[in-house]
Amino acid sequence: MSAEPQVVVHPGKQQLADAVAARLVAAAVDAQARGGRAQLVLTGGSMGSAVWGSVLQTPGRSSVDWSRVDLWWGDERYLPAGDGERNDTQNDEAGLSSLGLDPQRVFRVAGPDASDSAEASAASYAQTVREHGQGSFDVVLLGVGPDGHVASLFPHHPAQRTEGAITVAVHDSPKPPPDRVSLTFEALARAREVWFLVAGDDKGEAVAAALAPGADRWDVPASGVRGEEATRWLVDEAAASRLPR
Ligand SMILES: O=C1O[C@H](COP(=O)(O)O)[C@@H](O)[C@H](O)[C@H]1O
Repeated sequence: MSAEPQVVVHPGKQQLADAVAARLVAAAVDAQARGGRAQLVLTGGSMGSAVWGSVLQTPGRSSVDWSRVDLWWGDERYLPAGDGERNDTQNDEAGLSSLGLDPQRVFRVAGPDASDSAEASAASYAQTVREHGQGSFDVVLLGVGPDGHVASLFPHHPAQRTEGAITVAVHDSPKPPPDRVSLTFEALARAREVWFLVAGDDKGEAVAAALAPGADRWDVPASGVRGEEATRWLVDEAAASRLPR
């Protein structure tokens, strides 16, 4: 089962980040009320980090037991731990590290300081998902590049075509750095809800292309991920500017 996309437009990037933070807090509370640990998949990029600053300002954040939140990443740049270009470092610096998470339940992708290759890192991350995941994620957050990429699945890149696997090593990424590790389309879709977070005029064409009827994920990877119960496009007015009215 996969849910049709729904679009929610916010006035600007800050309002979008604040609204996503409020939704995320509510989703984590709901997941914990269902009896499990909340399973959230994070994204890098501009919106992926903006959200964590807003979570810190959201009064309801104290309703979440952050020690019972499991964090994953949809993709990671294959760089050493702590590198400023890694998605997890950027999320940490934006506020993630202040939330009181259990470090054992923050599942980071190994970089070259802790693995022999992007392939080895991808294999080890897939094993971690099998061991510590709960079968599906509660919320998958995805930024979208101006080229329509999500996670590290880029237009016309062979890594997109990975089947029967949770993760893939990505080389020759058109966006630096060239080496990355990504969840596959199959893994990203094992989610109760998928939320695309998109702000800025430079993303307008990608948003319109991803939501166009008949969009092909080979051309526009963002068109290829849907949640089981909800697929939310949470965008600002600039990113929504090319959508048909
Ligand atoms: O490289 C990446 O880019 C995207 C989007 O980044 P943005 O700065 O254009 O918002 C991001 O979602 C992805 O996780 C990341 O690795």
